[in-house]
Amino acid sequence: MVKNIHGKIGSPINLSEQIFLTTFNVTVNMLWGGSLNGEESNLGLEFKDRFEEFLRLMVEPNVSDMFPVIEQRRKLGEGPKMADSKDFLQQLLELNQTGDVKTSLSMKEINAVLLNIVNGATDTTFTTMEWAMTELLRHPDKLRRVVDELDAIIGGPNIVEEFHLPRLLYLEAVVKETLRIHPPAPLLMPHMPSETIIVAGYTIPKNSNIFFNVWEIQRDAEFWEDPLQFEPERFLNVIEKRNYKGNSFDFFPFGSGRRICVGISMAEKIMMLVLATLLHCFEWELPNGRKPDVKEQLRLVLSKVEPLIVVPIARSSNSMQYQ
Ligand code: HEM
Repeated sequence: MVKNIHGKIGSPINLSEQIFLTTFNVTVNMLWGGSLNGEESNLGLEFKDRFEEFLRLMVEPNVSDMFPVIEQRRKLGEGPKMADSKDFLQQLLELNQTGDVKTSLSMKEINAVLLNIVNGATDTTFTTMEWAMTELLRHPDKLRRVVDELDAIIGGPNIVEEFHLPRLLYLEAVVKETLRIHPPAPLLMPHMPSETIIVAGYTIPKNSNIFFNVWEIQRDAEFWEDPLQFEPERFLNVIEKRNYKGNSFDFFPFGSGRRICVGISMAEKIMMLVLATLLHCFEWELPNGRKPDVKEQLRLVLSKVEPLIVVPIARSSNSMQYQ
């Protein structure tokens, strides 16, 4: 990502696409290894377009059509077993061949699981980073505070590494504030009680569809002072109380309880690493000095209507930092 952006210093780039490709690569790398670079990266963007189209048409896609690796691996699995490197895809394919009705998975189910994870992991994480960059570019004082923190903790010529992340407290507050104002899943996922229950005096009939409007709750003036203001400082002294565990019902962008998001720690790390890298390596200028807008649209996730177009400027004269 850094090398790619560095090649375009001084010209407007679509930062949304760059962040999307990075998130997409991390996700598919976790599932079956490999990532898309250079011209291949168009496949990632094509996946994004196709998935958006799928949401519009609600037809059944076959992920194998987009990722031939799934079919290739399945065929490989029919021959001798792959001894080393069992990644997530390999584990699923082995479940396809157990022959045990209770534990085996059909290829259709494997495709569905992979599509769910690629999309659930990529879109949410990418959208949050796009919103965080948008809010920081709209609030230069907050942006300066993040950059000062990065300079103090990482240091000019160094690259951002995972061990730096727990010390980037202001950046963590920025990510939380972004998830408060722009939760990617504003209604979480629908839940359904298996029995009729009474909650706070309200009867919830068995099998009803329940949505939690976390978008509204996280903007409620009863819990938040100046709720529409982007104010990361509000998280600084309450980092433990306002965490992602879903035990505080004024802030739960990842859900709560048994079905809480399983990807929290991965999402947290990717978002912190990518944002820290983008802001440590580059300064960002707005074409024509125009502030990015905050118009939202709800598809599967709550995303920006307009992509984020910005001009990168190198912060370091050490070209090794961009390799
Ligand atoms: C900013 C990033 C993310 C946000 C805001 C987010 C949010 C959510 C939410 C709201 C739910 C439903 C929880 C509920 O209704 O109780 C969920 C479920 C889920 N998420 Fe995430 N997610 C993110 C990133 C990820 C990542 C990176 C992965 C993959 C590694 C992932 C995998 C999943 C899965 C598999 C479920 C279903 C869990 C279940 O039903 O038991 N998510 N997520």
